[in-house]
Amino acid sequence: METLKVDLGERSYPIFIGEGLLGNSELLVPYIAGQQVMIVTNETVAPLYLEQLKTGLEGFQVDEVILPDGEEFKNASSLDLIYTELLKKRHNRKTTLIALGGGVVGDMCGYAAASYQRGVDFIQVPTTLLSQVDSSVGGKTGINHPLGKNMVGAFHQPNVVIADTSTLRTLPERELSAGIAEVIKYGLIRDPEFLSWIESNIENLLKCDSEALTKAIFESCRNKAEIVAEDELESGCRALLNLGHTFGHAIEAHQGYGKWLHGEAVGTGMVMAAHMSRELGWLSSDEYTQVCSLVEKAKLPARSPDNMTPDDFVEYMSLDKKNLDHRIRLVLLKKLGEAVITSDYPQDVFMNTLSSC
Ligand SMILES: NC(=O)c1ccc[n+]([C@@H]2O[C@H](COP(=O)([O-])OP(=O)(O)OC[C@H]3O[C@@H](n4cnc5c(N)ncnc54)[C@H](O)[C@@H]3O)[C@@H](O)[C@H]2O)c1
Ligand SMILES: O=C(O)C(=O)C[C@@H](O)[C@H](O)[C@H](O)COP(=O)(O)O
Ligand SMILES: [Zn+2]
Repeated sequence: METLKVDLGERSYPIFIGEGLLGNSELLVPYIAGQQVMIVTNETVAPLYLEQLKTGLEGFQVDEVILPDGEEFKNASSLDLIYTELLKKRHNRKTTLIALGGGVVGDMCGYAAASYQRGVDFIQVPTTLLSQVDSSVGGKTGINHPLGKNMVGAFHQPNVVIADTSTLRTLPERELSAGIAEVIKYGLIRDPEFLSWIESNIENLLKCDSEALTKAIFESCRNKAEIVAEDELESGCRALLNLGHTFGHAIEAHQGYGKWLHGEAVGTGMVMAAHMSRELGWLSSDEYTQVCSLVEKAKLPARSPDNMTPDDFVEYMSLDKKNLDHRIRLVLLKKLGEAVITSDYPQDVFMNTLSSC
């Protein structure tokens, strides 16, 4: 088992990464303060892993809420199902919520924990590659709004993250690729050495090679933990984790949540960011092609949806949370392995990218 730490002073927490961690009470119990636990999961993950998780929770009052599966259910109605179950089972302020599932479950469970009785503890048990490399770490929680992704939420850090890599064996191939998008992101924004490793190991990742996956999860979480420790509330460098997301979130919302997976939209978004970086003279044509080729090798879409116009993009992007003074702020690439956030670019370059990609 590998261990990392998210260093946030008194609110620091560990990330455990390894095979067969689910149901290991030694990793769970020290992070549960009271006697009550509410497991939040969904109808796909529950039959696979709920019983295994429960074996690590003997002696606690363990309740569960099983949500419908899908990005289209990352909304206030699902949140309400969690609150209702917590109230029905008389959960008090000492309760601990446990998110068992992918990023959708994790984001909603985290937000329920941030808001239930003004804030209770929670634990992340991520079961998708995307959630193990990204969403379970860092405390961004929330739900979608029809007009924009993750528009309602809170920063609320978990007590511990337990990433059991054996759960990835049941993950559909399309979801594995979606997770690889966020792995590529870390290489592109701040870790050229990791980027080269990803390029050499993309086939191993796609065939679910356990050593390659563990390395990808460890390096991704290490990068994310460093950024979160430096800028927990996104007043500076944390925004770089949004590479590809300003374009990608527009795609997800415009297409209807769930049609494009988050990681797929981020894959295309990173190509769009790389295209614009080339147009600004920051990336060479070869480097732009390198980004496109990696995204394609990861079996991710590299072109935006045919039914989406530049104006559609602008409409959704103008609501992005990073924007300041009505200017769309974008994460772009100064070079491969170094990103910047900027709203200082010529409008025609931006519009050209929206119409060319
Ligand atoms: N909070 C953050 O920092 C952060 C970071 C990145 C993404 N996100 C959010 O995460 C969400 C995407 O997460 P995701 O990609 O995990 O999607 P997801 O949660 O929808 O999970 C993908 C699919 O895999 C299924 N599944 C989960 N674990 C499985 C397993 N082990 N075996 C088989 N099937 C399994 C799920 O039921 C679902 O159908 C988006 O809403 C995105 O906005 C949040
Ligand atoms: O943790 C972060 O910070 C990220 O931006 C990680 C992203 O991969 C993730 O998709 C996040 O949910 C996006 O956040 P948002 O604030 O742009 O909604
Ligand atoms: Zn993301």
